[in-house]
Amino acid sequence: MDNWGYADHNGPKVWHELFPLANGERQSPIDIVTKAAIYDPSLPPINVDYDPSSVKLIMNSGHTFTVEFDDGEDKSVIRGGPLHGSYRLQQFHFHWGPCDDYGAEHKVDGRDYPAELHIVHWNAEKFSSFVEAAQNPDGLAVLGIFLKVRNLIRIHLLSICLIFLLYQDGKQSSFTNFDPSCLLPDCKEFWTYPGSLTIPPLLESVIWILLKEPIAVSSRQVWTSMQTFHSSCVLRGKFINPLCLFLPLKSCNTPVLLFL
Ligand SMILES: CC#CCOc1ccc(CNS(N)(=O)=O)cc1
Ligand SMILES: [Zn+2]
Repeated sequence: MDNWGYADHNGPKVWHELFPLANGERQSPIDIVTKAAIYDPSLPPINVDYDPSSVKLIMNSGHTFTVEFDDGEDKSVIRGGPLHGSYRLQQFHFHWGPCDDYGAEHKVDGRDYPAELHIVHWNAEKFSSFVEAAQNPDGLAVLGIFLKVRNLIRIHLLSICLIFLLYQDGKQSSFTNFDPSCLLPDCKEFWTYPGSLTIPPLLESVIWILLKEPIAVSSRQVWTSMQTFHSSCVLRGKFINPLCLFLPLKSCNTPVLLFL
């Protein structure tokens, strides 16, 4: 059944009715209590090695937009930190809310971030597919990055893809030459814990690696990376007017005006 959502009738509070794992032992997301975190000096740094040519498409998955990668070979992988061996990049997606006061899935010391990027990988050294890996406690590794808004400019990629969802009545669009490591902060310090997918089927197969430093972008970075994104994402022949990408920062109690 795939009509789960985030409304009162089909949201996280009732997911347990159809997905009993919602009441499992290692469910995500969690609130990271920083004072309870234990430093482990034996953990090596996180190392991502992504091949920009492995990106395939951007799609509207119904609950978010997802950028998918060719995971038929070890073209783009993550290693290090709590991981044993390399995990293969499969996709990335974002979680965001109706405004800039909340929207991320994990919290830090009770603090909400407006959005969260998830870069999803699977253990291709031990398993033969993402679906098989997702059935095992060490099958998946998700790199989580918190997003914060700076000044009056919301993170550009959310705006571009939100507009993509509005324009694209189909389900996907071709997408080439994109390296998601450009979305990572300079500091790769992290928290890690064994958890689950944060959406149904809620499988308890994720090694979470959450970067401590959130990302935010200046308007200069927006324009630079927007040109890269624009050149690789044509929406049915429509190019988005760059000016409409800047969504005014709003608190939750005022409507957001989208200039298309
Ligand atoms: C097995 C399965 C399945 C359905 O596909 C996905 C793929 C990725 C994810 C990752 N979700 S999250 N928010 O935990 O990174 C969830 C479901
Ligand atoms: Zn996610």
